[in-house]
Amino acid sequence: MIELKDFGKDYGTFTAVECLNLKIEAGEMFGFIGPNGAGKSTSIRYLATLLKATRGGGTVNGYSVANEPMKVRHSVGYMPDNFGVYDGMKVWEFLDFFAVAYGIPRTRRKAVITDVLELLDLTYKRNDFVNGLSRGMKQRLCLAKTLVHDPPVLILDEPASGLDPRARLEVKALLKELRKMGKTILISSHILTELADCCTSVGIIERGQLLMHGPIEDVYRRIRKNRILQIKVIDNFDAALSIIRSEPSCVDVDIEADRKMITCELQTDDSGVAALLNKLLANQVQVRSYAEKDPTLEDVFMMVTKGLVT
Ligand SMILES: Nc1ncnc2c1ncn2[C@@H]1O[C@H](COP(=O)(O)OP(=O)(O)OP(=O)(O)O)[C@@H](O)[C@H]1O
Repeated sequence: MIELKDFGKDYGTFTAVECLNLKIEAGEMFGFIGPNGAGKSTSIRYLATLLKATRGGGTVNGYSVANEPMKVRHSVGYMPDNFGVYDGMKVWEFLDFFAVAYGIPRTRRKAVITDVLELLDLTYKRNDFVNGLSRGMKQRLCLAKTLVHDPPVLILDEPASGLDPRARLEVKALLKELRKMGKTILISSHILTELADCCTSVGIIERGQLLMHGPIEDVYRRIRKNRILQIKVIDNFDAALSIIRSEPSCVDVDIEADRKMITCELQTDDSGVAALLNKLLANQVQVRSYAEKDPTLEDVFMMVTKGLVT
């Protein structure tokens, strides 16, 4: 449904994306994850036909981005990371403008606008001026305008950025709804936890290179060998720290000395974890609590970018 083959983009002498290969099947919600400047928007803007590739190319809904851009545009609802809304325009007029641009006949426009306003819970704002809407509402309106031509593919560049936690949850619920409606969704974010429970697959990109890509369960399976333990001790904090640091399977340690808490990442199995706990006890470290943290997408990203998972 969405494919990039050896896609690369240079801005002058600067390579923003080296060589990206990506395949997103129909019906998936794909999380495109990476830090600022990783190359997410560049790849997304290419798929939305707004940029030319320097190398390689891609297809959306079976159409070549380079050779069939109009067909791609009709297949895609694109939400940019920064979008403007026009002054002096009412909510319904804003949507009508895009409906006209997409060639939706006059006889159907009113019904289409009514439907998307209802879906986005904006019906009560229909006659309000766009520039008077809150940021969350503007974001929802922008999402609404990506839907007026009922595209099978949605490409959303950080749709929840700048929103408060409640508005983020609303956007997430909406994305799940859109997926149920059969849309294929590519959504970018650098806030990984935002995507964890709604994406079916993820791709982790850094400095224009895809570090990991696959169904979310596969990504979790690949990192399962990395165990994250939170160990809280009553005393002998320094001894505990030195035991943990000298553990060969330990690849990362983080401390909160005031709370006597050590968070460590081990590349080991159950018996390795048990052996470490036994070693602490044998060295008179009184362990107050021990918990194993399920890796969040945040952790996955840190592991992948540190080269701990391949
Ligand atoms: N028009 C441009 N001219 C020159 N360099 C650019 C241009 N657009 C992007 N870049 C550079 O390309 C790199 C990738 O940028 P891009 O916007 O694709 O990253 P991103 O992953 O979307 O980041 P963010 O999360 O901050 O939006 C960055 O180093 C950026 O400065």
